[in-house]
Amino acid sequence: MNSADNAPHPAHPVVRARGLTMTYGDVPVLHGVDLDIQRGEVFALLGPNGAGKTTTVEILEGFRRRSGGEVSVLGTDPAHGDDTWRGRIGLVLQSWRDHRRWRVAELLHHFAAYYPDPRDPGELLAVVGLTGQAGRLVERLSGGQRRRLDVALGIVGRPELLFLDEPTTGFDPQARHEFHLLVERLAREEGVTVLLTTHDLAEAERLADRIAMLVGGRVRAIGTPAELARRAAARAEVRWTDPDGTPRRERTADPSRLVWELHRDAAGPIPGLEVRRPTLEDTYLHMVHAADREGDGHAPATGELEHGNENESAEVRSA
Ligand SMILES: Nc1ncnc2c1ncn2[C@@H]1O[C@H](COP(=O)(O)OP(=O)(O)OP(=O)(O)O)[C@@H](O)[C@H]1O
Repeated sequence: MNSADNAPHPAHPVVRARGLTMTYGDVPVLHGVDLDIQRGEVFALLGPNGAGKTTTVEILEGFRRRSGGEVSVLGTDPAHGDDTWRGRIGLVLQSWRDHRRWRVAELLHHFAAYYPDPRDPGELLAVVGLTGQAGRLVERLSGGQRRRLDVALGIVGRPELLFLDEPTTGFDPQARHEFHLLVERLAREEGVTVLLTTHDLAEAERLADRIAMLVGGRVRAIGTPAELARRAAARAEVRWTDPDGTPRRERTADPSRLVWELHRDAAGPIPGLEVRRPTLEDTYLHMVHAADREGDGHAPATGELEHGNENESAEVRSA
């Protein structure tokens, strides 16, 4: 089969997993993961240490054999991906591939030669902000500059699908911002599909069209950042300070009404008044804590989590 035969139909997901399981020795770490990632989508896999993110991504990349389930990436089972299939995928891995004695531009030209239609290495250096380091030895780059070079190497072959495993670790805020613009451009203008793993909730919220929260080898929630933020804590939190100086806070589904009542009762300005909408971090922490309690036999069922659990987030008016 040539690559055209393997090309995903627009209606077919670029990545599809059904009932994906993985066991290391006799220790199960993935318990039936289902994923669909569409063409041009930026998809983030979030989860605490040891959740199974890297294992999932390595299976999708074809680096690791799964124990069970069905997986299709760009129309091919990654366990049987050939060189043509691999050429359509870009990888930015957590671990630095060792090319310390190469110069930056040389290394990029070297990698470009492996692909039929590579990006121009000079332009790519400009895109990742390494033009000034083109002649420098890789071993003389800073950590963040090496990471930028990793990104350049990941996209030099114009991949259709780009795997980014914790890509901005070690980036300063400016480099992170530029990297986010680059990922957005790749997805929006070139239709590149991106699967990103990150511990940075702000990064996931900023970049991802959809997020899957993987906890303990299970997808606990999946949706847009806004959907997920609403899911675990559908109620807003209103904070204010009482006339005697006591800080107060209340969770409510109707913050506007509560604020109106407070104003009515106070007949004047409310000191310290703040309305806080639930954030992605609220959802994330909720999922992780629920999974921890599940270990103790106290957690709600997964379906309950996926549809939100009002009781978990409801708080009574506290003094
Ligand atoms: N090669 C391996 N052999 C045995 N167990 C492994 C192996 N690789 C990972 N594990 C275990 O599988 C589980 C999932 O690990 P994985 O690296 O996929 O998690 P992760 O979500 O990527 O974590 P992190 O955020 O720390 O990178 C962990 O309990 C880990 O100890």
